[in-house]
Amino acid sequence: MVKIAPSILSADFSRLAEQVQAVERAGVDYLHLDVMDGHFVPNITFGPGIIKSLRQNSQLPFDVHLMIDEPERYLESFVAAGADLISVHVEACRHLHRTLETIKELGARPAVALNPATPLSSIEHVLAEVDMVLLMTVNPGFGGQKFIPAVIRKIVQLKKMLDDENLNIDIEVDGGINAETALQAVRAGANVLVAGSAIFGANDIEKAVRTLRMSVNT
Ligand SMILES: O=C(CO)[C@H](O)[C@H](O)COP(=O)(O)O
Ligand SMILES: [Fe+2]
Repeated sequence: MVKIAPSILSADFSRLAEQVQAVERAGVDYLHLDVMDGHFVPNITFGPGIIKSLRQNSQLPFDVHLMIDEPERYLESFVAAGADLISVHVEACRHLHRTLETIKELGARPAVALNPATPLSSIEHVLAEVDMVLLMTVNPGFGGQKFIPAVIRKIVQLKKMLDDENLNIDIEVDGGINAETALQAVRAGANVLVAGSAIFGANDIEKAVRTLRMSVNT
């Protein structure tokens, strides 16, 4: 079953709780929260404070995507704020294995994220430690970018790597996901779809979630 994780990056931040409740009513699986620090990526978004406030307004599992340098410095704050799943970028961690262990010790589910240019060989040594691999399908930093088709091959390769090792790990794709690219990603082996602009950029949020779900159930 494919899971849908709306990214609030394209939501109306003045009506955040209301918009989160709309995706929750539409039956999504996760809420995807993009944390950016202006160092690892050129953009700055929000931190644990906003996540803590949203936690009071939503029952959804929080899928926190940390696009920050040295994420290990902030893991405790994000878990305390209500993160259920935490993705750290392999490019941002000096000691990736240790960082993933810390996420587990703090009681959250660990995931590792890769930029489009980063090879799968960089995460081979941690596959047994994670619940999910997040493959960026755009260069991280902004919502509303175009899906990079070359990542499809990487999704296929990752799925094969996991199957060969008998590892039952989710493959999440993030960036430029819409009804068309979602189907390509799912056919390649992805089973968690992040969508920001395709959901929060739509006039009818609940209809946009239904459209995305139907596009991969054909
Ligand atoms: O991590 C991200 C950007 O770095 C976002 O999750 C992603 O871009 C979602 O937005 P959209 O669906 O509009 O591409
Ligand atoms: Fe993201």
